[in-house]
Amino acid sequence: MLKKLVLEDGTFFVGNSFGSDNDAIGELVFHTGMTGYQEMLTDPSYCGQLLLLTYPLIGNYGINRSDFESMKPFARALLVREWEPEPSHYEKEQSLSSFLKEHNVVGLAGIDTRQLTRHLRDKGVMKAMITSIDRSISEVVEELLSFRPNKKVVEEVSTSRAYQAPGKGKRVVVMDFGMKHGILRELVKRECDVVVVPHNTTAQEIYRLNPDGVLLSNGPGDPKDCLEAVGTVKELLGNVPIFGICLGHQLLSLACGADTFKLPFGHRGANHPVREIKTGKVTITSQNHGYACDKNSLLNTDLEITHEAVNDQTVEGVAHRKYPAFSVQYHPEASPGPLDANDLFQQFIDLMVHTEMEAKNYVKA
Ligand SMILES: NC(=O)CC[C@H](N)C(=O)O
Repeated sequence: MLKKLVLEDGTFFVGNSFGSDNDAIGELVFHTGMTGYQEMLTDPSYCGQLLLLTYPLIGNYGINRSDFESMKPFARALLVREWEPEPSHYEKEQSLSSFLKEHNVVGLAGIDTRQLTRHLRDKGVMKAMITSIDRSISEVVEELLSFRPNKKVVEEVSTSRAYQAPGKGKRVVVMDFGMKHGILRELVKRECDVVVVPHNTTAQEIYRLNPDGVLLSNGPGDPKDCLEAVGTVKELLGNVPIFGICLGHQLLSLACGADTFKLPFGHRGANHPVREIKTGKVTITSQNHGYACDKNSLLNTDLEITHEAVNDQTVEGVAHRKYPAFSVQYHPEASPGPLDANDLFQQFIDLMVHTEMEAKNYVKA
């Protein structure tokens, strides 16, 4: 079925729908990875967004059992140049279009994804709608201008009750703001005793779980919409080792008095180079974020910049000068993407061990 994509600034494209035939409205963002569409679709950080992929052929290995990053897709729509109706892979369970249909996610193919991406790079990400070709542009633009994305999106994606993935190693409490399963897999691989808790769990409730460390997960939306969580991180800081990933990094930054801002078109891809300030070493990272921590605002805080983006010099990692807490804007769990930064999970474990040893020495002295 022919469908129209209309952007907030009146630009429009006509394409063919696949997946659900419904309309879809949300922020239109682009991802430059060549593979990993299943992980992207099921990453809760995309909740409510329309996801445009720059790689020209999508869906050729279908949907499998192992590449889920949560139980269902969260992106509202997937926009591609071409999709593959007959996928081929030994793990394939279903095609991309039947997966999208089953979960009511809109697919749009046949549009000039290159032109659209360049437009977003020039003008910045904006709201967009996939709708009937019969609707007038001005009417859709009006609807887009009055559309307000859900500010409580973290509440929508977080677990409603705590659950455990038992292990014989360090006890890690994960605050779930829209956690990707890849984070859980990395902790379990390192034998951590993991308890995943809802986004609004208080510091007191977390202490009752006897954590050796707290991991602040990735998640959707503007970090400034999560002020309750920022308050909790403030309370936890200095009492327990903290590791933040993506939204978790932004929440740690806000809790330490820094500011965040919206990037013009975000970082979403599987090959973003990040430089470690101390060593100059560059790692290729997986990224998916629209906001970033403001460099200047860090000057009056106890955070130091540990990593920066090679492409635009924005902040990619911070560490606390006094307390055991650090965070990164990118995704060490990859899923999808390169595993160059995977060692950060070991650094978190080392930090928990070190903090425990210091506490014992302190008690002895
Ligand atoms: N993947 C994430 O955690 C994204 C964080 C935040 N929602 C942003 O877009 O910047």
